[in-house]
Amino acid sequence: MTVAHIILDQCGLSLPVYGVGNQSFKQLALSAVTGGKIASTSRHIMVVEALRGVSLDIQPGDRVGLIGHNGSGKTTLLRMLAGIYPPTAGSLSVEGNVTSLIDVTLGMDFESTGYENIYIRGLILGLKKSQIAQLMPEIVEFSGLGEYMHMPVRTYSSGMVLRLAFSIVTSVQPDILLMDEWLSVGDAEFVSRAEARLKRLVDNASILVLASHSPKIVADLCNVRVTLEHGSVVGVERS
Ligand SMILES: Nc1ncnc2c1ncn2[C@@H]1O[C@H](COP(=O)(O)OP(=O)(O)OP(=O)(O)O)[C@@H](O)[C@H]1O
Repeated sequence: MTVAHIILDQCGLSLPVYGVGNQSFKQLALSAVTGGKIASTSRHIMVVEALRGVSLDIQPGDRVGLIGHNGSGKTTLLRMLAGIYPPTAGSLSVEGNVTSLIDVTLGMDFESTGYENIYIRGLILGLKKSQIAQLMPEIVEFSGLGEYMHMPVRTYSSGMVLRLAFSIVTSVQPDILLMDEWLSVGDAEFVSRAEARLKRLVDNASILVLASHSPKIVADLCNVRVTLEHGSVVGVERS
C-alpha cells in the first residue's frame, strides 16, 4: 500500500499569456491588488507568476485548507498537485493516487453516450477495462440517469452531465483528494446522496487538499491552514 505524501520544494509556476501588448491593460494588471505577480512583460507576452517559492510538506492524515483572496493561487496549486501544470521552478513529489474534483466535467466526450463516457473517464483515471466493468453498475445506479445512459451526453442538461461526471470520479477511493470548494452537485435529491458519498471519500482519503473561501469549512475539516498571497505561501498553521 502506498503511503500518501506530498512535498513541494520551492515550487514556482510561470504562465505565459500571449497577445497582450496593450499598454493600458499592462498598467492595470501591474497595479492589481489581487492575482499572481506579473513577473515580466515583452511587447506581446506577459508572464504571470501564479506560484512562487511554495514549500510544503503534506503528510499522511493531513487535511489542508488553502485560503487566500481571489487570484492568490489556490486553484493553480491544486492543478499543480493534480499534475495538470508541472512546476516551472523547484521540485514536486506526489506519492499516492490522486483524485481531483476540480473541473469534474472536463474531458467528458459529448458525442459519446453515458456508458461510453464511463469507459473513457475510467481509462483516464488509470483503471483497467475489467475494473471499469465492475464499477459500471454502481456508477450507473448512483447517477440515477437510467435510460439516458444510452444517449449521447450532448442531450443531457448541465446538471445531468455533472451528475454523471461526479458519479464516475467518486467511484474510486483515492489516497489524495483535491477539491476546489466543497462540491455541491445536482438537485435536492442528488445533493444529499452526493454529500454522503463525498464525505466517505474525504474520511477515507489519506490526504485532503481543499481550497475554500469559507473559514467555517476550513475550520471544520482541516488541521493545516495554508494562506496564499499573490502566489506565495504567507502562513502555515497546524492545529
Ligand atoms: N492559464 C492561465 N494563464 C494565465 N494566468 C493564469 C492562468 N491560470 C491562472 N492564472 C493566474 O494565476 C493567478 C492565480 O489564479 P488562481 O485561479 O489559482 O487563483 P485562486 O486563488 O484560485 O482564485 P479564486 O479565489 O478567485 O478562485 C491569477 O493571477 C490568475 O490570473
